[in-house]
This record gives sequence, C-alpha cells and structure tokens, in this order.
Amino acid sequence: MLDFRPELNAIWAQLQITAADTPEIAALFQQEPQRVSDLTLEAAGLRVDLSKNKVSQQQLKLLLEFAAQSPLSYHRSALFEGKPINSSENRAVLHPALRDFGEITALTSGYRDTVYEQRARMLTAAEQIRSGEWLGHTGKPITDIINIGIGGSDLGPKLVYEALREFRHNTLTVHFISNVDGAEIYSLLKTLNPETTLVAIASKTFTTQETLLNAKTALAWLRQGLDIEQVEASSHVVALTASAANAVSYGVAPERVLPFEEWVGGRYSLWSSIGFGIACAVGGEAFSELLQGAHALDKHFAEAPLDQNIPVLMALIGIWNINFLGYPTQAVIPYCERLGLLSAYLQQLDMESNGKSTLRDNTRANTATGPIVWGQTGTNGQHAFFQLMHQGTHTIPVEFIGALQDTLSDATHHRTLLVNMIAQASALMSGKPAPDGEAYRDYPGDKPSTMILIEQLTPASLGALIALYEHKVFVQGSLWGINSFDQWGVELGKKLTNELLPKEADLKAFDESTRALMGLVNTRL
Ligand SMILES: O=P(O)(O)OC[C@H]1O[C@](O)(CO)[C@@H](O)[C@@H]1O
Repeated sequence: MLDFRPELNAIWAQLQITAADTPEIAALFQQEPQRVSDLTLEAAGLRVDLSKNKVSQQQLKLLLEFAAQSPLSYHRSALFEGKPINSSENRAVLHPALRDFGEITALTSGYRDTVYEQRARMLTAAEQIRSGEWLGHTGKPITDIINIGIGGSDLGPKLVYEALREFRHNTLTVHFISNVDGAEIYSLLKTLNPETTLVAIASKTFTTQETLLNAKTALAWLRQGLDIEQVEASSHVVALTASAANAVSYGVAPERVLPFEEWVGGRYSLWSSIGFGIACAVGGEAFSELLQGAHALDKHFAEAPLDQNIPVLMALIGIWNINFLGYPTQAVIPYCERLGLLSAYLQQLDMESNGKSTLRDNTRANTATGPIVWGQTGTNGQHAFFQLMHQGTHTIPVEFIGALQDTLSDATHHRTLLVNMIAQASALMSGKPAPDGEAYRDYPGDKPSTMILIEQLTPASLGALIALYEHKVFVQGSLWGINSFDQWGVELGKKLTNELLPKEADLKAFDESTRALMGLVNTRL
C-alpha cells in the first residue's frame, strides 16, 4: 500500500504560506464572480454548495494539485478493486461491493456472487417477518425486533431506521439496544411480549462484550417467557455476523445466521446483513433503493475527476480547515429531525477511522488528522451552541444538510425550517459589526460552511448522503497517510475492563485513583 507523508509534499508548504493570506469569505464572493456556480456540484441527487468556505478557488486548485500528487487515485482504485487497503489487518474494504448493481466494473464477479447471495438471504428473512410468515415458538407472528449490537452494528441501522420513519411497516417495531447499561434492556423487555419478539444479535465478530451480555439478558428473558431451554436455536433468535462459526457455537441455528464477509468494516456494515432491522422495517424494495442511492454516489466518487468529485472536494476543504486554518472541529447540522442520529453515526465513521496519529508506514503523524465531529439538528442547535459559533473564540466549520421538500411536514413549517438554515449560514459568513459601544452585539462572521441539499429524504437520498461521508473520510485518511480502516485505539480500554471485571482482580499494576474507584465499586457490586 502506498505510504504518504503529507507534509513532505512540496505543495503542503505552499498551502501553508497561502493560507496565511486567505481573504475573508465575503471578499471571496467579490473577487470570484462565478464562485457559487463554480463551487456548487451535483451528483446522486445531492446538491453541494461549497462556496461559503474560507478558501479561494486558487487555493482549492493547489489543494487539488496536492491530491493529484498523493496516492489518492491509487487508493480509490484499490478500494473498488478489493485490494487489502486495510494494511494493518491485511484486509480489503469492500463496502461499495455491498451496493454494487453490476456497474462498477472493477469489482470482481467473485465478490458480487457472495454479496448477492447474502443479500437475498437477508431480504428473504426480512420479508418472512414483514409478511407474518415467520412464526414464533407459540405460532404467533413477530411484532418486535430487538437489534442488539454496538458501534457499527447499531449506529448505522438505527440512523436509517429513524430517518426512514415514513417508509416503515406499520405494525412492526425495531428496538435498538447497544449500551451495556442494564437499565436500557430491562426497561425495554418490560414492554415486550416474548412470544412475538425476535432478538437479532448484530456483531461482526460475535465477541463484543456489551453485545454478548445484552444478548444473554434478552435470551434469558425469552427462555423464561417461552419456557424453552434451547432458545438460542429457536425462531426468536437470528445472528447478523461475519463470524458464522461463533454464532453457531453460541447456539444460533445455522439457517438463522445471516452472514456478511470479513471485508466489510464494522462502521461500513449497514449495507450488509447488519441492515436486517432496516430491511424488516422498510422492506426489500426500499432497502434496495438505499443501496442504489449509495451506489450512485460510489459511481460518482469512482469516476468523477478530482476537481468535480464531491467527496474529494469536501475532504480537501476539511483538510484545509484543520491543517491550514487551524479549525479542529467539524459540526454537522441537519435541518431535519429524522436525521437527529447523523452526528452520532458520523462520530464513529469519522473519528474511529481517522482519529489516529500513526501513519500507514508506522511512523508518527506530523500533521493534525481527523476532526472532532459533533452536532445536532437545527433549529434546536440554534438555541443551544450556535451562540458560540457566532460569537465564541473558536471557528467551527459547519456542514448544513437540508431537504427541499418534506411530505411529513407542511409548507409553512418546512419553509420556516429551511429559511432558518439558510439564514444561519449567511449570518455565520457575513456577520454584522456592532453599533458603537455595544461590542457584545458584534458578529465577526467569516465562519465557513457547506450546504448539502437533497430534494427529499428518501432511501436513495439517504444512501447517497451516507456514502458521501464514507468517501470523504476515506479521502482524508488517504491524504493524511492514515489507514482509515482499523481501530486499535479502542482495544486498550476493552483489555483493562476485562482485567478489572473479576472481583478478585489484582489491582497492583493500576494507579492509585483507579484502585480507589475500583475499591468503591467492589463494595457495591
Ligand atoms: O460488530 P462487533 O464485532 O460487535 O463490533 C462492534 C464495534 O466495536 C468496534 O470494533 C470498536 O468499537 C467497532 O469498530 C465495531 O463497529
């Protein structure tokens, strides 16, 4: 895999020099009369206006030259060709294959057959549940599914389930349990009937502590409620996993294991059988539309030249903000309450992928890497943290997301919502000087933002939006010289938890504060 140190490329130094002279965003509109049309791009049903970023077209050109001299194009082809770009684990990263409909020619037919077969198997199971054909132990159809999973086995399906509320089956409910916090699962179980509940254990590895403990609790509840000993093997349990052998030795009936491949990264897995809860809720047709939307964006990313490529341009602007303007965070503000989980989803996608300081070549990074991603919906955020964005001492680049139409709303509400979004972006950029003696009313402006518009929130536009972010994160990782597809940072905490869990654990190796805290916990539990 091609190693890369961004700061060793000659253009990096040029970018540093030019960044110091970046004009105010408002001035860029004066200097570049075509700025809005030049910097507004459309693909896969997304319209992305980059013009309110604090970067001149000349600087953007330089960023594009930098990208052209980097291994990005190689990595992009390698992604679609199934090369092992996850170098630390020597694995391909083929989530685009999960939504391939035969058009991205670089994908080999070997992958395609497996994907089609696994997808058909998952959609068939989902359809049996939707139609009432899938019966529980006492002969009743399923009304509730508990998706037990965490991280990528939870965030993606939960985001899509919430976002596609409008398309959901009207008598089937999917519940998402991720946290090991027992208050969650016990509260949920009190509301459900075991006779009509299906537990979907969603875990790529089938070894994740939180998921296995929650599954144990749910299965004990099923066992007691249904009075069956081998509840794991009953029609109340399915496994969504890349480790079919682990699921089978856990006791899940092999025909109820819905597999996916090792080369699907956890945070890229909603398109695989991890999306079972989505498919049960919205059906096979809408699930396919979700995949097709993502595929349309894949095609754009794979084929568009770098200067017309939306994920590439968004990634470059992100790098510009982080590395050259010194803005370390990225706010994502959807003006759509159904996208309320987007920032949580993107936190894993982005921060687990690029929150790293070791490069592919095993050396330390000398540049800043992945941003701190955060956000919530507008207009709610306007009444919370927007104060800091307008007048605080930090500059926070924003990605605004809005839908031009919403069939669940009405014209008055929806116009008000969209106008709020546009007004905020304008206020952040243009600002307003304070009247004399009233400095507290000063709006300095010059705060960058990107505006992503879709026509309507549909399975296809949602698929495209998520794929856009996947590729943006991938491009940034490539340009920083990072392997975006492992997550070693989460391992140490897991290991220490396992060491501390036994009551008789030897605490000698731990610091005094940890020993005192564990001493306290040990007196209670
Ligand atoms: O699907 P699994 O194997 O249970 O893993 C859950 C999550 O845990 C992680 O490995 C680490 O947090 C994520 O990358 C993954 O999505």
